[in-house]
Amino acid sequence: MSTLAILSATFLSLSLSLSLIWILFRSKITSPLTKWPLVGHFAPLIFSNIEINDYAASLLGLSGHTADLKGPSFTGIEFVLTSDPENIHYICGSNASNYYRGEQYKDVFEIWGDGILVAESQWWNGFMSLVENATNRMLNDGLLPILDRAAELGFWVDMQDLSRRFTLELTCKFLLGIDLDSLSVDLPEVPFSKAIEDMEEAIFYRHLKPLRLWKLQRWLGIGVEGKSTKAKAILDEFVYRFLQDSVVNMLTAGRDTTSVAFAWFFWLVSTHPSIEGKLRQELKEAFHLKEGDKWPYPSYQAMSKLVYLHGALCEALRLYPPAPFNRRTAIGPDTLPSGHRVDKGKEIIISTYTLGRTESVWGADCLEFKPQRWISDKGGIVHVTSNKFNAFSAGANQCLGKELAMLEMKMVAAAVVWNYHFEVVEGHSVDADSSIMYYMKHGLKVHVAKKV
Ligand code: HEM
Repeated sequence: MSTLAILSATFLSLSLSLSLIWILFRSKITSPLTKWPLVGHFAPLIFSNIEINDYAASLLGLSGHTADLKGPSFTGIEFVLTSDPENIHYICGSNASNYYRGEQYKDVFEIWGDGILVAESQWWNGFMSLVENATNRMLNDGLLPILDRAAELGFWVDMQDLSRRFTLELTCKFLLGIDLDSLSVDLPEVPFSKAIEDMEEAIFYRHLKPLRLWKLQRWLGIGVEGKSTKAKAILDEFVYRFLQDSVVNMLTAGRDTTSVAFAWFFWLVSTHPSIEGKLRQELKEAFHLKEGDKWPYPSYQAMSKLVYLHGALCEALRLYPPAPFNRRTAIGPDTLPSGHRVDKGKEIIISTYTLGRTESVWGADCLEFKPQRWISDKGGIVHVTSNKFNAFSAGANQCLGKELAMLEMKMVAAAVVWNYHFEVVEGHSVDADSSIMYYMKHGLKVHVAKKV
């Protein structure tokens, strides 16, 4: 058979298979759990315009909260999708040591470089336990094996050099959240470390030389000043890379998540007038306000009085989590509490969006916006464990900005709700966009009415 004939036959059979899948799918003979030839479990995503998080929710609803999924056969995509609170507790908490963000995570989130959002563990929260963990890990994986080897083989080591490597690694871990890998047995040269020493040397000689002389040497690029100029370039590059990664990470962590939460919160409030009324009533009572009074710009401490607002924000985060899913990779083989087997390297996607809409977790009214569910009979805040309310994730990589975000949202939401009423523009459709953030596809267009 000629190449052309083979190509035509392949094309024809591919078109036939895809058409068949399309016809069956349109005629609704299929469920999200159906695994199709060629496209695996992804037929609904390919052949209908279902939003990906709604697809995950319907699929998990049918499969008992956890499903083993395969993408189109030629892609090699395979992962476990879960919204089972027991699994989430297990993966992020009790057996978290077997799960990490993984190599693929780094590739996928390449734009975040080596910043904290892709770093493997938390380095900021709980300073003392961090010092303990980091120091012990560096002793165990770095310094002690080098000394063991020196003792076994009988060669000498430079303790000043080793100590310098040790403290550099520890400082980089605290300050930047990164490993330089300079404490391995082959003791690799670390250009960044050498650069610091070259600059220190130049600074020392500047104390002894006339100003004009060292400036001339620097201009000519000779001697220790020449070395120092080169060293500065190395340091600048290092710091630039760190800052760039760090800024992109913090912008994503702080800007995108909180802005998404605001958009859904304001949409929910504008479409639930009775809840808007209760929010305003709470503000009146908490800050002794009457209709038409100017906003008093209360202190951040005073925000803790706003229990109903807290509930409304948590509801918005439950129903519309800014990060609708999260990803982990199994380090070793394991069995999840749901009974699903995961092999080494298996990807697990936690659907936070589905979890917030799961009847067995939130009750029959799980799809309703009910701030009251976060308020106890005594009027206090109901605290929900992170395996049930996962908007800020759980375990070692949970959100470090949670308190900051909640405070920021309360301060802004309270001031906006007191000063204005929003009316969604007629005909404006509020749909989710396809992104790692739960953005609104067309934004939130509102008419603004002043209340004050
Ligand atoms: C409504 C607002 C926010 C939501 C819903 C949110 C959600 C999350 C989630 C789900 C993660 C975990 C990612 C993972 O498990 O891989 C995370 C991590 C993180 N968040 Fe937030 N976040 C919010 C606001 C903020 C703010 C305002 C900041 C700080 C400016 C921040 C800083 C961070 C950092 C540094 C991490 C990484 C923690 C680590 O890996 O050790 N977040 N956030």
